Amino acid sequence: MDHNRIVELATSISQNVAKIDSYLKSNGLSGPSFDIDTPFINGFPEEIGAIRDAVLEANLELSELLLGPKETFVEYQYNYFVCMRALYQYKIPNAFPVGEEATFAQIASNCNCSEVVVRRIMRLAMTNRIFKEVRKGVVVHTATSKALAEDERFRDYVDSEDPSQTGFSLANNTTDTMYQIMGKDPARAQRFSNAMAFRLTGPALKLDFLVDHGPWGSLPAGGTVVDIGGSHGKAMVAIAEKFPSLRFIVQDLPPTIAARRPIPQEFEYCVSFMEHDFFTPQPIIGAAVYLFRWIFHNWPDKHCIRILKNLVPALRQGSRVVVSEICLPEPNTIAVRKERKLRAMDIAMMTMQNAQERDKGEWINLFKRADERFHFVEVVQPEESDLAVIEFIWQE
Ligand SMILES: C[S@@+](CC[C@H](N)C(=O)[O-])C[C@H]1O[C@@H](n2cnc3c(N)ncnc32)[C@H](O)[C@@H]1O
Repeated sequence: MDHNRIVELATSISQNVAKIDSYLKSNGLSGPSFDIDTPFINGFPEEIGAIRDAVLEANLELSELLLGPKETFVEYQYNYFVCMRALYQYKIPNAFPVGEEATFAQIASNCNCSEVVVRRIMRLAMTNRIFKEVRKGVVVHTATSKALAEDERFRDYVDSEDPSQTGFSLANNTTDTMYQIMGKDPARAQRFSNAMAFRLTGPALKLDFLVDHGPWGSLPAGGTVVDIGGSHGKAMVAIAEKFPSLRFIVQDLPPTIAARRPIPQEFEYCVSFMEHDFFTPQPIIGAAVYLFRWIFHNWPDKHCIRILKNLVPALRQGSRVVVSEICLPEPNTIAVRKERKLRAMDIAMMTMQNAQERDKGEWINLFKRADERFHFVEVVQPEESDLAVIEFIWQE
């Protein structure tokens, strides 16, 4: 073991933690904790974001150096996902009130499940700070379990599945895709939509990145932006707020359009909704921009190419296609913690749907295979964002 490295990491952690502490103290902010009243989303201000990231990265490396290769490998918590699924299935977070104590027996009886199973599930969850056993057999909520009990979007996120033509369909004993399955079950579609809304609450997925780094400012007044698979229209509303002279059309499948929540009234003049299946020809001809946010990573190449080919007849000289998705980095070029997150997402897409995340070369190749007239413009990768802004222009 390189002794200098662990000392170097520990020193950097100590120095950076001192800076965070001094920032918190001088701004009258309390220190981080797992207490039930802790805000669920970490409210560290942006000015110390880079210092916090440096501590987390050094901390990860230090832990893994001390664990060594084998323990780092087997540390991976495969069963954690089963545990999360069981919490959802048995509604355990809602089986006792926030702020009160309960025994495993009481919780088991409230969720109609065996006490032994409840105890085993909850004790694994506790290793991730979900619930706390204050005395043997007696538990209370923590900040995370409180959010599971109270925030419907978070609860649904735990139980969410992504589009699939393989595992998900198999598990549902059907050859329908996930979206077809959802189309037949409005309650389930709503749960998925809530889960997506929760997923978007993370700072690395803020819509600001798309607003600040997309081509919106260079579009002519009155130019149309079509958000294909745009769900409830949040992206369009965020862009409309800063670029009010543009016109926005949100397209999605009928059940999603039907179940959407109303947008703020002040955007009704410029944001409209329409039913459209992106596997059929695009009905809005010659828009300035067609946006795909978090669409292509749900589909294998073959299907992405079908989606793009259905867009082609609507494109006119200079139309742009903007993709807001992960752009996988070259190996070892970004912090390990972030790279791990992006690559874990890629594997999740593979195992669930035969889909994938893509790197820059794969994005360019995908569009060229759909049609040679798609010309790559650029990838903008905001440092704090998980999603890049990838732009293509149509040239006859
Ligand atoms: C992962 S969500 C992304 C939603 C939105 N673009 C965002 O960034 O929040 C994928 C969206 O694609 C929509 N979708 C799936 N299949 C579709 C299809 N064939 N035609 C149109 N939309 C579809 C889903 O209803 C869902 O809203």
